Amino acid sequence: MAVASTSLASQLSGPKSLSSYSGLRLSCSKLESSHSLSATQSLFQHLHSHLRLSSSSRKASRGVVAMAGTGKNGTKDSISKLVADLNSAKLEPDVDVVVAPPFLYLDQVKSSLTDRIELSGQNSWVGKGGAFTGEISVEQLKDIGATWVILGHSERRHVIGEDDQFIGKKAAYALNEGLGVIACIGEKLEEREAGKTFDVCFQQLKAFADAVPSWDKIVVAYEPVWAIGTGKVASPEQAQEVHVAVRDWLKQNVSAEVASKTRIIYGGSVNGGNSAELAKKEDIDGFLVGGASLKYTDYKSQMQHTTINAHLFLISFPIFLIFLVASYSSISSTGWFNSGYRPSQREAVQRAGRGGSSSSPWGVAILLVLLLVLVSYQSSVHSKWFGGRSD
Ligand SMILES: O=C[C@H](O)COP(=O)(O)O
Repeated sequence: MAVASTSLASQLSGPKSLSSYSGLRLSCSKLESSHSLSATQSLFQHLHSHLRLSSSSRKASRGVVAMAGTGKNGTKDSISKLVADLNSAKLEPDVDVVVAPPFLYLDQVKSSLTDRIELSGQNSWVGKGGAFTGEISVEQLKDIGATWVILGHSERRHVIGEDDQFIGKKAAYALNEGLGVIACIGEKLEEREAGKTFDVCFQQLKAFADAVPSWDKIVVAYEPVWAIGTGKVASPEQAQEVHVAVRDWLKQNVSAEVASKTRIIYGGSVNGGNSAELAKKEDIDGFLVGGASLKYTDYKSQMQHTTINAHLFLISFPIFLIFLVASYSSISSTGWFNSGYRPSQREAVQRAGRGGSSSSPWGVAILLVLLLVLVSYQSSVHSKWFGGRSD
């Protein structure tokens, strides 16, 4: 089974962006043009299409797409736009999609998001709700309609200081209360460089395994810390190597069935461009995507500005030409450039026969305006000049 999860914005300020996706698909299809799609729809389409590239026999039957973003970038307005995009995105039936907005926006998202997409918290308290000021309990997440929670994210581990055992307890509590858990693991750069990647991941995994009652509702998210929000995505080989090791660890330490069924998704600078190669890997069952959606939004916004500017240019340039030609005609007729020059009687007669010196340039200019306006809206030219990105 594969899962798709989306978290709209993380609670922490940081370099990352608004959303994360993950997903898995098994077929291959040519990417459709994303020109008319929103940023979010475009990213989803790319991830879905890329997941279809896999021909793996092991691939989970369902994929996972998760979205998350930074608190400083999430606003009621931006989240409402993202939700609108998600609601109209084409979601493949065999991909689970989960959105994990900052707590502040959970209710807004839940009340406006289609039931097709599930809701996740970005964190939860370790036990039953009570006097833990500033914390969000599992009960509250459930009350608001969330069905998932992300636990063990690198920022919770390395910025807030949560340790493996504390995270394991959180997972156990959330699972016991009926939430699904996106269990994050991953090594820091120095740990990778010291050859400790597997050790670190296994230790974090063991803390989950020691605490949780069941693996039925756990999705493991491998997120190398050095790849999160940095633009340095793990190579497909690097990610696959760890995913295989995680699966082997589960087989050795939990059960062959859990190893086979548990979806292991990758997170860390995933975008529509690099997800294709990652998705081809046998053991990559989906993605946890953070910054990509915001970048696509920025890109879309830039494209809109570029398009508007280009249209303004197309309209204003002919107008400029008209005035230029009119001015030149006027100047010519007043003889500013032709001091001392007097047209012959024959030239004067010919000019009069053409209806005056300015009528022809004006006609040409107006025709030029019409042509350029028409051409700018002609679909093939429009597509060529203003078409969407290819990745
Ligand atoms: O929560 C999101 C993940 O940590 C990945 O973030 P990113 O895609 O911005 O690297």
